[in-house]
Amino acid sequence: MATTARSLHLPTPPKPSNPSSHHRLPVPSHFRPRPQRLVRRLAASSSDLTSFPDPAPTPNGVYVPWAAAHPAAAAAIDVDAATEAELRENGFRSTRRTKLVCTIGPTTCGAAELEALAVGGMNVARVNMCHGDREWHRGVIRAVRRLNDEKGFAVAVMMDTEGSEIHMGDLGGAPSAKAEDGEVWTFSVRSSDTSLPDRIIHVNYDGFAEDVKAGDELFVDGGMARFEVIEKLGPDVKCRCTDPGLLLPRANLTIWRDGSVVRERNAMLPTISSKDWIDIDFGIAEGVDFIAVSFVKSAEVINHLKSYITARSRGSDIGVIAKIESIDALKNLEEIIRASDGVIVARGDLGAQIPLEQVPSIQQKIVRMCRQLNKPVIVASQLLESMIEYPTPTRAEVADVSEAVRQRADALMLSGESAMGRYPEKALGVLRSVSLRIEKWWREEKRHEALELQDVSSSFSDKISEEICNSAAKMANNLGVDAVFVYTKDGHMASLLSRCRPDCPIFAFTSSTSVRRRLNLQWGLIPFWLSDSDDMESNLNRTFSLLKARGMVQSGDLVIALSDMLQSIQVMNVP
Ligand SMILES: Nc1ncnc2c1ncn2[C@@H]1O[C@H](COP(=O)(O)OP(=O)(O)O)[C@@H](O)[C@H]1O
Ligand SMILES: C=C(OP(=O)(O)O)C(=O)O
Ligand SMILES: [K+]
Ligand SMILES: [Mg+2]
Repeated sequence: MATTARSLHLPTPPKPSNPSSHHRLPVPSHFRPRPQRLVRRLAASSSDLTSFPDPAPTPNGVYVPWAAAHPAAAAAIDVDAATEAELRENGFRSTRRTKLVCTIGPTTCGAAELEALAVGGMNVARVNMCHGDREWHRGVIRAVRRLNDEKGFAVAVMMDTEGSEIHMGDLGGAPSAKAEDGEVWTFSVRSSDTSLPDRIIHVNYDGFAEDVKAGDELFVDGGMARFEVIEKLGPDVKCRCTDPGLLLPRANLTIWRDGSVVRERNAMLPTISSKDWIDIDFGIAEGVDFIAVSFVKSAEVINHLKSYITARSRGSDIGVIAKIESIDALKNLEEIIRASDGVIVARGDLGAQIPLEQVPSIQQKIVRMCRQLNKPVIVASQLLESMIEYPTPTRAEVADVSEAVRQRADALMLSGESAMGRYPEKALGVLRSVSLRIEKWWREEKRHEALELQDVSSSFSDKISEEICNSAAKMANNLGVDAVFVYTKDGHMASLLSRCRPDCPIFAFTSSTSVRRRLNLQWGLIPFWLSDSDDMESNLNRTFSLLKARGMVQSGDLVIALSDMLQSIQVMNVP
């Protein structure tokens, strides 16, 4: 396994002032865990909770997750192994708030590579159904689950649909093809199972030859290469290369006429194609946490998919993420965001459909709207594009990542950088370090923005939760508390807190493993799994004991604790 990440080498945990007291924490009697509750869950006695020493790094320096070293206590509380290492290394005021999504592809689908990404801070693994076959996707999804089960991570899985986009074929198995200035290439809708002769490209959409006209421009991958249509010959469209570039297998195609995207028959294609529905069934069966829908045009398709998932998978809760990557999506932006469980600013295709210079302001608009409507938002595509080939990003890329972090997007996403690039771990490391630095800068400068959060609640009870969260976040900033603890059944109260973007981290405790994985996508939340209890006092006692035993909180730390069951708020020092 690659062990480049610093967090692999477990730092010495913070030393208690009296080292001998480390194993006998002075827990006041009213905070002592209730044995009858704990005994159900723990093989160890309640007093043992306070005496789990930290695992030593093994001789080769590889970090042994605490949960693996202490399976008994881990049965009561569980946190992502990577987050735990980060918490101990940086202290919890400096944990990373911005979440990281990595697209998995040929360079990262192996168990060791996936583990290296998880150690490096990957919160969500994305598989793109445009590429690879179902067996390959199944292998990746199961490998992530295995990593979670065996190594103590809680990486969520996102499946991204292919959608009805127009794209080129597989280039007959070639890794790429170079189009030179002035060359004439044929784009054909003739089906072909065999490799095509040189300079003939297969197009997946039958209406292609009908949609284009001589004089149209054809953009490959949003402008990585460009052609002009010179003539149509039945199913073949002859084009002259006007901007040379590299053609990659299954590269996306957009047709432009008189300065805007052509929307002819292709606009009638369904958002979710028949192949997508099969992929969605597959995703439901494999238990993915999120399904991202490509080229969403309206809220209707999101609602439809959500009902389908509810009918198909009783009890499971798969988040439906809307990808904003077309002009239609921009027209119906607010209703799409309201209908979805989260959004991707899919700048790759978006930048192929609208003038590039409009992308930054639209990104900011979408990020703000998602925050207002309390939906997690992911900024995606080309964040570190040069790192597909080079070990260092460009300064401009670092500035772009910084801007997304500064906008306080929930998450950043790697595509080619982690799917097929040469430096996936390094790219993730850049996202991690830039996020940490910009978040710290923001706190140091006390850049509390004046963003007025509008009311998002749909019922009076929701309104109470929302007010509690708004007040808790404000109190947390004004009092300089170390953390907000939120006990949440369905994750809603945790997301309302995240929406306030407080200065301190939010520890979210839930007894649902799927809620825990889904909270991974939201800004500033550190999701914990905690065995079930409706009794707040017992929850607090157990949490303090368990977290103290793991060196994750210390006596005297100031916390605000919220519960969605009780709709309560308390301020207290860790005993
Ligand atoms: N499962 C996969 N198998 C092979 N290649 C992949 C896979 N996933 C991603 N890739 C590669 O990574 C690139 C970037 O990924 P992504 O942005 O998700 O796709 P696209 O470029 O099609 O929008 C793809 O163009 C493709 O070359
Ligand atoms: C994230 C995007 O979608 P995909 O990678 O599936 O094209 C995008 O277009 O930016
Ligand atoms: K896709
Ligand atoms: Mg796209």
